[in-house]
Amino acid sequence: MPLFSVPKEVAVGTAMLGVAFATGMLAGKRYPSLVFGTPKSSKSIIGKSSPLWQYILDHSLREHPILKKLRLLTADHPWGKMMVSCDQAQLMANLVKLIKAKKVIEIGVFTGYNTLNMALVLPDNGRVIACDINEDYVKIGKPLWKEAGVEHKIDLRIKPAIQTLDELLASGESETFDFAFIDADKESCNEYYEKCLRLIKKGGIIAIDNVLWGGRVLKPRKDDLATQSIHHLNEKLLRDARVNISMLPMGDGVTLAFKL
Ligand SMILES: C[S@@+](CC[C@H](N)C(=O)[O-])C[C@H]1O[C@@H](n2cnc3c(N)ncnc32)[C@H](O)[C@@H]1O
Repeated sequence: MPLFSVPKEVAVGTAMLGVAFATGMLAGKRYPSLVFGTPKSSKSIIGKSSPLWQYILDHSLREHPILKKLRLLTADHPWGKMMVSCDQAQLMANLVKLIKAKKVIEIGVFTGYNTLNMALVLPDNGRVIACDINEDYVKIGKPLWKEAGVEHKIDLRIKPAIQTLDELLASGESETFDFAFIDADKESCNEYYEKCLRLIKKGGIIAIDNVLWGGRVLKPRKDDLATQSIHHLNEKLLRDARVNISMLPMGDGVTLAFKL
């Protein structure tokens, strides 16, 4: 089981109450500015039942057939909503290509949708360090990594991600990575960010998922450590002179931090 103190399903299921706060939130306003439908069971700000969501996919999604196969397979899993949204994954693949990344980190693999997504666009000698604690989830996607012919680019580390990041730092891999995706237990997101920032080169990118956490960041409860942790990182990133940032209302909110 994932180590979320608030299961993503719950956070997402109760998330938007039919309202996308996107523009208003980004502008620091307290009113909803865009209404896109009722994303009851969606992890996306634009509800997956919304015709706009379908329109976006119909007009932008270019998904490798094996990636699609893994997405459909994962969707049937009881925790399927933990999977990254496919439009967000495509953005990350485009960024990985744009910066000609060779070494990337995925913190939180689940069934490996985004791990496969990134491996597909890396050069043949590229490497994804894929971190998770739950091998049962990963086993679902692993055969498809092989089927897609990219298994050799994926270095799976089944142990707490902090430990893997510390090992990479200890083995002299600081400033050698191009891209990192942080998508595991939210209580550790600041630690993941700090360690990734050391591992990433200047010009590299860190993508942090769930930065809106189903809207809970608007009013973090004191006893809700996951939301507190995300909110503190969001506040810190706003003033972090080591990076430029963009916070995107995509999926459950993703911040891109560009290392200076
Ligand atoms: C939201 S899912 C990741 C989704 C994935 N990025 C994708 O593309 O679909 C979160 C994952 O983080 C893993 N996780 C939770 N705590 C962890 C930890 N301390 N270290 C490594 N992985 C962890 C869970 O087992 C789960 O598979």
